[in-house]
Amino acid sequence: MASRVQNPIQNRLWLLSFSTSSTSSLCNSVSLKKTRFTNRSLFGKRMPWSSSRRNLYCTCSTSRGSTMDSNTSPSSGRQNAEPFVITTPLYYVNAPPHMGSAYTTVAADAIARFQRLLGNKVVFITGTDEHGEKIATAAAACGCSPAEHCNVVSQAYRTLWRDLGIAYDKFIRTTDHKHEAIVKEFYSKVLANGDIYRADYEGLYCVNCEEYKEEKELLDNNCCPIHLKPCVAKKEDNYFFALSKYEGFLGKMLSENPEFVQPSFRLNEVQSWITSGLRDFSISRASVDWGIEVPNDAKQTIYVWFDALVGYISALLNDGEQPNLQTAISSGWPTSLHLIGKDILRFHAVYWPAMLMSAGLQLPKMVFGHGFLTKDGNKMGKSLGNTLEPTDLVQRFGPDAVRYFFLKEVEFGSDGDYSESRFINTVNAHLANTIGNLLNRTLGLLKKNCRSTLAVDSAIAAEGNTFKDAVEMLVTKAKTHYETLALSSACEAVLEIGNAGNLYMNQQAPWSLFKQGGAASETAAKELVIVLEAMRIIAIVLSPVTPSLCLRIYNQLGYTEDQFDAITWSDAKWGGLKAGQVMAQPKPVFSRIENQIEDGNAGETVKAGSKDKENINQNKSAIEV
Ligand SMILES: Nc1ncnc2c1ncn2[C@@H]1O[C@H](COP(=O)(O)OP(=O)(O)OP(=O)(O)O)[C@@H](O)[C@H]1O
Ligand SMILES: [Zn+2]
Repeated sequence: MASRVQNPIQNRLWLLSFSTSSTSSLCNSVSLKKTRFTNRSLFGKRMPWSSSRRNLYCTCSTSRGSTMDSNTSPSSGRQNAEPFVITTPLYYVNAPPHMGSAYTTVAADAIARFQRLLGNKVVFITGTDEHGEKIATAAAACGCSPAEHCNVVSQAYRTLWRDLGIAYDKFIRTTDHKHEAIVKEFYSKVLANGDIYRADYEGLYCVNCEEYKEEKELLDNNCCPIHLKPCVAKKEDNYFFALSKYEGFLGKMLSENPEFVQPSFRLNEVQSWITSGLRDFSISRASVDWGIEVPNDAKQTIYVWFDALVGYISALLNDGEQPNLQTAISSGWPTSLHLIGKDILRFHAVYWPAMLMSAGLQLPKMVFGHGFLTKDGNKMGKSLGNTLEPTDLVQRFGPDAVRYFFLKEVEFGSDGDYSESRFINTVNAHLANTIGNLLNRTLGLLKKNCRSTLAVDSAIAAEGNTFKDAVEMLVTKAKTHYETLALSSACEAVLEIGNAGNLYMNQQAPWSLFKQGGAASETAAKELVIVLEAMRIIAIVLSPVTPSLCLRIYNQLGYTEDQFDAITWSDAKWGGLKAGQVMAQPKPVFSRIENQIEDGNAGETVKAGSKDKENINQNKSAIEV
């Protein structure tokens, strides 16, 4: 399986759970209760989950008393224990991962890490989507069985996640037995709700999207606008899901809960799909063997999208638990955030909510569709084969550089083109220069003049200090940006701390104060503490984005890995460094990357903005002191 975004400053969230038929085993009536809660945070712990919310919920006793509903009932009292559940798409194993798949996962990891810093319980779900025609074809092409093919490619995803420092909690494979059981149960609920029927269908099909397309969506020669390949005419006798029945519910849900689709500029697109009329879609395939059998019809397999979306639920099962919906759902459904690319927005913002309504389950709280990494303006993707190899980038430049570049340089929600020279210029200017060098030269001065030991508490050193005020303001800014998923702006706020720190060093010039001796030396020692305290704060605030770099900074400041692992957002408050703390031997935390590519060479476009060049120049002068 496999979208785009603006700052989703979300003041209101509603949770919805639907059922529309008397045949559902979960509920048999719908009622609308309106309550509302407000908070400036999107998902943070400080959101008053227990306060009012708009809840379209079942009134039957079975469902009201069930675990499924206890999570969202305004009176359940469980709200504070609700985990923050974030998902990436379950990636399709027709080919190994590429930088696009890594992009979503790195962003999800940064958001999950930020939520953990806030002290929230997080369930971070990722995984692989392993059924369908494309997988069978890819396996046949390499002369192995579909299962063997899936094992190899799924493992490649896990290896890449390890190399990129992705700290996921659950990895679901749609070929897991537990998933199969959950899909069948889900299908049966939708069937029992009267939403599945059998019919012939004839239409234009994009094998790469695994989706029937309408002619009006297609380019010349019936080409898919994403995959740029012609769609094929296909006719099948299939089972259909009655999506059209949910048109009114979906439209109402979105108008009452517009924050469901993020970034907000994507909402119109989703609404126009709905207002232009939703067609029932086929949820089984007669011609595809590699899939989960339709209950009571061994001749058909369940459509890969119907199967894969349910993976977000089966992923919640803990090891050894009975694979049933009720158990899975009690471990964290509904998700707080489905993070996806804009290519699969329709599946997540239209099909999936309708399927959940039909099965009587609550809807996710938000779907965020980010932009595309592009190559020459086209979406980088497995099907087009124009991908960027993340393993190669990680091996050459390390995980921090890769994570930082894509989160800082591509505004979250918009498309972004990659260029190696821009990559190198950015990470050198920001990570090696602005942050790494500031730390290194401050520690060098401390070693030379203070035996690497802090002379005074950072809180005392910075009394009435305007640089400290600036740092505090930037930390607050960064927090707001993380909360609103403006990941690039969060990085920018951290970078501003680094820039302000370099400026402060240059203005205070502690190296000349040390030369003067006496009281001037004491002032110099105090200034070093101030800059190092800013570095400590950078290590915390940037840790969701560049965790291993931030650990190295923390180690340089004399802390252990355990101490780093125990940090929370509240540690970013000024005043952590105390008199007597001994720093480590100064060692660069981020090595400059030598630019092997000449500007304009090898088709590379140099896109280092003038701001980056300013940073380089500004910090160069600082280093030379
Ligand atoms: N170019 C890209 N930019 C950003 N994210 C991407 C990109 N390509 C894939 N993704 C992420 O992976 C998801 C798609 O997963 P999928 O496994 O279908 O890979 P794909 O490379 O897009 O495949 P295909 O090219 O066959 O459509 C997207 O929704 C998004 O989360
Ligand atoms: Zn397509």
